[in-house]
Amino acid sequence: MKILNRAQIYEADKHTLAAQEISSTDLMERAATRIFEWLDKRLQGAPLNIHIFCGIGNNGGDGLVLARQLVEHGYHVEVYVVKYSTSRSPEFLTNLKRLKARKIWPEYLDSDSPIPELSPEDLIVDCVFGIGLNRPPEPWIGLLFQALNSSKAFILSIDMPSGMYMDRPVEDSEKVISASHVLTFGGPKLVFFLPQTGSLVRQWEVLDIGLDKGYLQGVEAQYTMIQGGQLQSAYRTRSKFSHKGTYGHALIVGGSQGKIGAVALASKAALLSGAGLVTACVPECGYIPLQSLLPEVMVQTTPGMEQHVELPEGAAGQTMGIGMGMGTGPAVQKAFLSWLKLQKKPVLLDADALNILSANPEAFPFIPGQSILTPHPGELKRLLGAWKDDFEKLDKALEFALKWKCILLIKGAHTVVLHSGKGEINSTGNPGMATAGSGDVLSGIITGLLASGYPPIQAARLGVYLHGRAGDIMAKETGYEALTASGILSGIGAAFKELSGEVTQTEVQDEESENTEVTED
Ligand SMILES: NC(=O)C1=CN([C@@H]2O[C@H](COP(=O)(O)OP(=O)(O)OC[C@H]3O[C@@H](n4cnc5c(N)ncnc54)[C@H](OP(=O)(O)O)[C@@H]3O)[C@@H](O)[C@H]2O)[C@@H](O)CC1
Ligand SMILES: Nc1ncnc2c1ncn2[C@@H]1O[C@H](COP(=O)(O)OP(=O)(O)O)[C@@H](O)[C@H]1O
Ligand SMILES: [K+]
Repeated sequence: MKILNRAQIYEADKHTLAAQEISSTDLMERAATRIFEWLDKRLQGAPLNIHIFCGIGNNGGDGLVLARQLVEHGYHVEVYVVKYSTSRSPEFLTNLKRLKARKIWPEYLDSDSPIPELSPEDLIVDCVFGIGLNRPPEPWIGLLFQALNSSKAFILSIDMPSGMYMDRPVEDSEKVISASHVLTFGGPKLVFFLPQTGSLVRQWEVLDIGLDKGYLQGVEAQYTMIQGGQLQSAYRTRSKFSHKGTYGHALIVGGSQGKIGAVALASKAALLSGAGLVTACVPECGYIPLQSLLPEVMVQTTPGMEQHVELPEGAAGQTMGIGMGMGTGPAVQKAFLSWLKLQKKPVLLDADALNILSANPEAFPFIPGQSILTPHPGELKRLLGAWKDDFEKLDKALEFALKWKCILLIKGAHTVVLHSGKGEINSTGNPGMATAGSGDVLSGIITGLLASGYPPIQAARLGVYLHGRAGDIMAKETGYEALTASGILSGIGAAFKELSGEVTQTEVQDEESENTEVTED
């Protein structure tokens, strides 16, 4: 699914009007009718109080049409017009006339108006600002939003939670509508996935308002979503006459005294992701535990009891994932920097490999092209330097990935895979995955996929998707708190089966809609 920017959504609007020979008011009527149908299906005529707060632009216009349709169907509706400006849009004015023609009289709110009385059982529909917000709302509007939030009523935001920009961070998150549910048009908005703004959107859903398909298919979006349907074509089936050599050899390098588990998790994940052979390379202290833990994995040691003092160059047929639990002592730093210079093909760099890189930026040019870097937020900050907000973080990460021709992940609730100036946002995963070793499992999955022949970008996008699905599948059994990295390993098989189509298409779609719509529990 594409994530369009503001200009592209307005453009989709224009193309729709031209291609379908309809007016902007017709499109507004259609959009609001979809909202009405969505609400009516859920409310079934329930006699609750519905408070619709409208702005004076087209988001407000949507609210006026919705009010008219709800009243016509017998709902109890109060309409408020939040007068933040005098330049009302033509479509707003047309629908205000239509509303008044039906003897529905809105209450006008300005800076002196008292806050309307609201009860937690009421339904608030938020149509104050949509994608048109372009500057901070006046303080009285912020106070109104705060009052709506503290009413504890269910808030349905139309298109955007009012007060949230499409393309920049908010100044004060208390002065933004905290939406219970957002019905959005033209695809999800980037801000729904970013930590600072996504936390204000509990659930979102795209309403199909019949925007021009030609435009939507042709438009190039900088951000897209990673979803199972799109990945099924990338999945490679295993052929009957294949053998373990067909699926490559993953070499997982890392570990230090007390952190051998990181290599164990990554090695097992690589194996479970289809690599034909897996070797774990650890300092001496890791030999016995790994041999006892993972009978399928070969174990290689390097000199050094507690930390690596040398690193394996890697044989031609091996694909390397390096850094988990490795430590950053002077000997391992030196070994890593010499090792990096010898690498010619893409590698996966995680954890301490990234910490060493960050401390030695002169080594960036040696990162082999198409390598995959998987920092967590702390490691990312060391790599890129501090950022002031989520947008600057994305820009810095995009620039880094472009400059060093690598694939950089921003891990989190919605992991972003950045490469070639673009970002792909993952749709799977849950808060139970915020647990020790979860990232080691991800690195192992991606290295396993790389080893078995997936091109780097596919290995990265497939890896984050499968990792999240494995976590989602297992969380159904364990709940969030008891989900562990080993638990995520246990879900990898089911995640692959689902992707490969061994479960019915409908089941996969069910899982996906659950995950794309719900951004926070
Ligand atoms: N194709 C689609 O997806 C469809 C979209 N539709 C709907 O249209 C909505 C977009 O409507 P919109 O362009 O009129 O913008 P909206 O958000 O109502 O804001 C109104 C105006 O407020 C102003 N303004 C901005 N910031 C301000 C501030 N802080 N304080 C005071 N004023 C401020 C600014 O005007 P300015 O003052 O800058 O000239 C802005 O233009 C969209 O979200 C969706 O609900 C559907 O109807 C049909 C199909
Ligand atoms: N709230 C969350 N929702 C979904 N996934 C999450 C969440 N928190 C963390 N994750 C995922 O868990 C992994 C954590 O990685 P990382 O912090 O490197 O773990 P570790 O260093 O313990 O192995 C990442 O893949 C991240 O996307
Ligand atoms: K809104």
